[in-house]
Amino acid sequence: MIIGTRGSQLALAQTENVARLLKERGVETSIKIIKTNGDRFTDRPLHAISGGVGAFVRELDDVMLAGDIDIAVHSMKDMPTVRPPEIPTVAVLERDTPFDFLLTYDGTTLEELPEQSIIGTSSLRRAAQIRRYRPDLITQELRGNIDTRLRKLKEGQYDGILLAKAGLERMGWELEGEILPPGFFCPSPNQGTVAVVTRAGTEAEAAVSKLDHTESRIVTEFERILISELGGGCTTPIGSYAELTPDKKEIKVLAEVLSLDGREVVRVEEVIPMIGGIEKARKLGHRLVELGGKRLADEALLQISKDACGTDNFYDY
Ligand SMILES: NCc1[nH]cc(CCC(=O)O)c1CC(=O)O
Repeated sequence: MIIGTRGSQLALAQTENVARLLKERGVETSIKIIKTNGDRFTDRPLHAISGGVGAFVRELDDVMLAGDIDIAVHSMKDMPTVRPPEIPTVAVLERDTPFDFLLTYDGTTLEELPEQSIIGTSSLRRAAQIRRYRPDLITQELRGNIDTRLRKLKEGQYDGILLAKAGLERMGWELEGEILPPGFFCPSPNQGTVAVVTRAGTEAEAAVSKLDHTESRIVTEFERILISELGGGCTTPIGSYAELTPDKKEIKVLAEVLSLDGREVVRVEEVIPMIGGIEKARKLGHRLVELGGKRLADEALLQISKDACGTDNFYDY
């Protein structure tokens, strides 16, 4: 069976992990690198590439529908909500650390960073959350793959950078830094989780389904439900996070929408029983809209399209 992947270091690490998990279950695979348009035109802003957010995933879908690959591995947070019905998400892997991570040039913590320190991030959500927490810091766009971003920090272009902890874990890089707690830095929906897709009704589907991790599937589903009425997608500052309580009878959910400058925040937070939980999560998502979350997301979207660049949250993979 052939696993298709993008060629970035992180995408390859994620794919090699899936190949290993399948091999442990007696399934041999080979890896095929697909050069996507998204990878080809890294100098262009995201919206200039056909498909925008989700472009990388869609390109791999096309290759799969053409029959050239049997399995594809994605960072789940980059997958568009609407998926081709022929390509189900057969496995949601056990979640890695879902939180954001602050790496600073000299190990300084967020609390200790002097005023006017420059923080690099390509995520509008992270930028808004940092501005809310420390309005005295300066956020600057930071593009490039995870390796490029670390190089830019080392070169001293930034005092600190923000990224997903999971990306570093998957690369096997143990770096000193600070995990940002979800209460202040609510992560992107499905952050830290890898999903595996195949065509429906294939041998690959049967093999990959053994890798599905029920708890991770549940929490990622809740995170999507919470923000499903907002629109705007992952280019606007939206966070959503869910975790099961230790007895697994309840689920703690948290979602927020921010203005780009971080001054306005709309947020919902609740512990809901698993029984009837989906319906409750939908209602909570509706409340997020009523509280003004949709207005904030729409306003952010308008601002972004006025601004020719600095919109993408997508090359940082
Ligand atoms: N935005 C791009 C992206 N997609 C997935 C990851 C990291 C791994 C993950 O969250 O699954 C990243 C990089 C980042 O946000 O720092």
